[in-house]
Amino acid sequence: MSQITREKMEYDVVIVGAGPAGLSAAIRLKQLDADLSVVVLEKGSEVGAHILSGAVLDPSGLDALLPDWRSMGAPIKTLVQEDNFYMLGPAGQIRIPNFPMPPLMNNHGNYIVSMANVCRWMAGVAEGLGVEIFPGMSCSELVFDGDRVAGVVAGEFGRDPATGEPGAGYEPGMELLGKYVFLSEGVRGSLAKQVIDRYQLSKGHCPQKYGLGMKEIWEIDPAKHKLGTVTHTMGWPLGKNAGGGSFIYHLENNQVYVGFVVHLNYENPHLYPYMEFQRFKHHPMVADLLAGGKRVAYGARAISEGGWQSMPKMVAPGVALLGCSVGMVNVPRIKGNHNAMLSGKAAAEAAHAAIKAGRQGDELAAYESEVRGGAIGRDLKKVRNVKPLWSKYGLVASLMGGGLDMWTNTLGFSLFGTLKHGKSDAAATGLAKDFAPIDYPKPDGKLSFDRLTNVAYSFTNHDEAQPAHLKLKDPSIPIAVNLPKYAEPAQRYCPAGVYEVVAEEGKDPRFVINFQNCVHCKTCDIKDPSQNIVWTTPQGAGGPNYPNM
Ligand SMILES: Cc1cc2nc3c(=O)[nH]c(=O)nc-3n(C[C@H](O)[C@H](O)[C@H](O)COP(=O)(O)OP(=O)(O)OC[C@H]3O[C@@H](n4cnc5c(N)ncnc54)[C@H](O)[C@@H]3O)c2cc1C
Ligand code: SF4
Repeated sequence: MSQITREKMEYDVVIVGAGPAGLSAAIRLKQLDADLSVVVLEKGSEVGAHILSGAVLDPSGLDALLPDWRSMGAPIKTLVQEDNFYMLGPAGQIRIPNFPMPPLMNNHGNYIVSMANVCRWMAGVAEGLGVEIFPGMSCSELVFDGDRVAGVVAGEFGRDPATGEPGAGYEPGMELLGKYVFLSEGVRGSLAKQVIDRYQLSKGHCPQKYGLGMKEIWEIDPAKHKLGTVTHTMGWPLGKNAGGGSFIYHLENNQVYVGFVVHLNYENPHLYPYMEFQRFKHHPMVADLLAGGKRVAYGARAISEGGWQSMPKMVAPGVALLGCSVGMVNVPRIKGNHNAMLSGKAAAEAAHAAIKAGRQGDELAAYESEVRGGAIGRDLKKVRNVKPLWSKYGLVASLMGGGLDMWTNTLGFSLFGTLKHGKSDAAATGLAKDFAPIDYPKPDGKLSFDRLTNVAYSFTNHDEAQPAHLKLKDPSIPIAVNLPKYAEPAQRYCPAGVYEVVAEEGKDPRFVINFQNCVHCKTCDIKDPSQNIVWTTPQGAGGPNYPNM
């Protein structure tokens, strides 16, 4: 490969990813010292284009960062009015009363928001403070200076689709160098993954665990819309096939967010998470709510679920991992945005103190101490046993044992100590021969939709004149190994229908990657049982174009 020369730009802090973690870090740095130079690089076509969250927002992160946010025009208006929790069976549901739930599960004082819109607003606040924000800039490589991370390469365009080498009209992009680099790429960050591997940051911690979250926005009959209502369900249709559940949030303009999460440690490789989501909408309670409405957007994103036990070391020379690049979701609450914001604030404070003291390129140990010992650590530690109990003993045991443990943790002790997570989600996948295939009903086109029709509502787009950003370490594995052993589950776990096994008569089956459809959820990088798929950044601005996700 030819040597590539790039222009360099130097900053005090380079931030990768304009999610709540990265934007909070940028805002806090400028609050502390307006003279610091701070740049935020975002792969989406605009800030918010790749943001997919629930979202019920616990405002504690924003309160700490911008105490006056209520008078600053934030798109955070809908207070939660009603909290419902149901256990579903195929034809009915049982309401679980709120009183046995520990107080931390209560949504009182929380808001139903579009995090994409909250991020757009936060970007405006950051720019007002002098932060430079560049959307459409995929950060594709780390830049090292000796053993320290010194920056990133962003904005490379025009590699040849066939060879991967610089093609006609090639733009090498730039090296953006910083005294410190913050990786706030969200769950399964592609650069964060390299940093975790290179510096062995996961050593001594449990493997990270994940779920796949799929979400649709519906406009529904105003007579059925109840602004501020939050509903969560468990049980049907997943049953014993996988852990997970749904959320339904009533936001402004007669819209509802309908979402479904499937824990990615499922064993049956025949499971089809997207079809479980579609089937869920046919439950009478959900079908009645959506009847006569229309789906206006669709998307998917993995969610980190390992919590306290799975947080890797989060600093290495010159670099810090923020938010869900570490994995800061409180799983029973399905909330990570507040912790992402708090982590951005903590990283900014540590970097500011270091730069003021004349340091650069070292480990920001103060940031890690604050995350583990401060509000984020307290939030995650209390709920650390819920996910391992669920994985080991199933839903009912986790509700009872995990619920009791959350209560006792509120009082300062745990019944179980710290339970460990088992295998990685990839390693949890069982052999196809040991499980029965699952028969999914055909989507009806009214409540449920086939995958490709829905993907059109993610508004995803990738220029075809580039190499596929989904790389196979060994191109033979999908057909030679994954197909016979696991019935090649990529065909089913990808919520955008990117992977196909094409079997034409008289020919050997082929593995096809329709990378143009990818919605950047990262599930393939997580769940491929052979760990053969590597998600890399496509050219900037490629990917979904989410509206108010
Ligand atoms: C279905 C679902 C429901 C959820 N519900 C809730 C909820 O109700 N409440 C709650 O609090 N939390 C919820 N969460 C969790 C919450 O969304 C995350 O905790 C939060 O998004 C983490 O913020 P972040 O800033 O770390 O990452 P993200 O929000 O993922 O932002 C990362 C940003 O970095 C960009 N990026 C990534 N890699 C690169 C790169 N190499 N170059 C340039 N840009 C890059 C991405 O495009 C993205 O814009 C939910 C998550 C999911 C998936
Ligand atoms: S190709 Fe991978 S990252 Fe893209 S949508 Fe499919 S599973 Fe998600």
